[in-house]
Amino acid sequence: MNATPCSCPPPAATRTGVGGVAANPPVPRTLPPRPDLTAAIRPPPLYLSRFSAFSPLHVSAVVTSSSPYAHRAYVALGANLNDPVAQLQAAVAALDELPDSALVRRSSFYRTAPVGVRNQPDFINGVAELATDLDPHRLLATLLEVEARFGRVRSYPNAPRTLDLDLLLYDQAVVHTPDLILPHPRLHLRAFVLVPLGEIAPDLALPGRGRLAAWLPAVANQRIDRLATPAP
Ligand SMILES: Nc1nc2c(c(=O)[nH]1)N=C(CO)CN2
Repeated sequence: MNATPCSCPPPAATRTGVGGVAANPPVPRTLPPRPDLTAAIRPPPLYLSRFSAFSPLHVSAVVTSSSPYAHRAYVALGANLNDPVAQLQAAVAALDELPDSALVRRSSFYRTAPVGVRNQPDFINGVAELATDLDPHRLLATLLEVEARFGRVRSYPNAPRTLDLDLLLYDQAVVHTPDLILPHPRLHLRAFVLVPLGEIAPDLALPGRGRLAAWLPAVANQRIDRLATPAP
């Protein structure tokens, strides 16, 4: 059979750059998500135009976030004592007051079946996204101070509580220290974390564990109901 003339480009593996320059080295296919960046493809700026034969299109990334704080952290909120909805509303307000930090968004609140020790009241859960300049350990210490202000008494593991604040993620950091593990070691196993987190960050990648959305089917048997309660 005769080969049909084709004006299409050669396959990627053999393609060369414009002007016969060898192809660029392969670009990694996946990069950590940066919700504060948007990418645009446009003609190169003037200062790059002398390279335009090599780079006919210019990819630029623009910081769109208005937050002055450099890092993104996700915090889980939970309570099942003393009017838990009011506890969570007050806790969200407290997170908005943290030093060197700003509350970026928070999820709906959810009524959830207790996981672990089952013989206790349902929990109210939610997740907040913070922009922060606190390092992960300082942020954790600050969250523990807020818990203490809300009267949390650590009686036994998984005991009912007025307020629980768990640091889930800090950028894409992986941390293993005696007092802090990131990402939170059980976040991918708990509907009461995954569902609200997925609500505010549906495309989130969990360091070392792939896309958040991929973990949702495995927790579909855990009872969780979104509340209509308006958040503060
Ligand atoms: N539904 C639900 N279950 C829990 C929760 C929680 O916040 N929600 N927190 C726990 C200890 O961190 C243990 N079990």
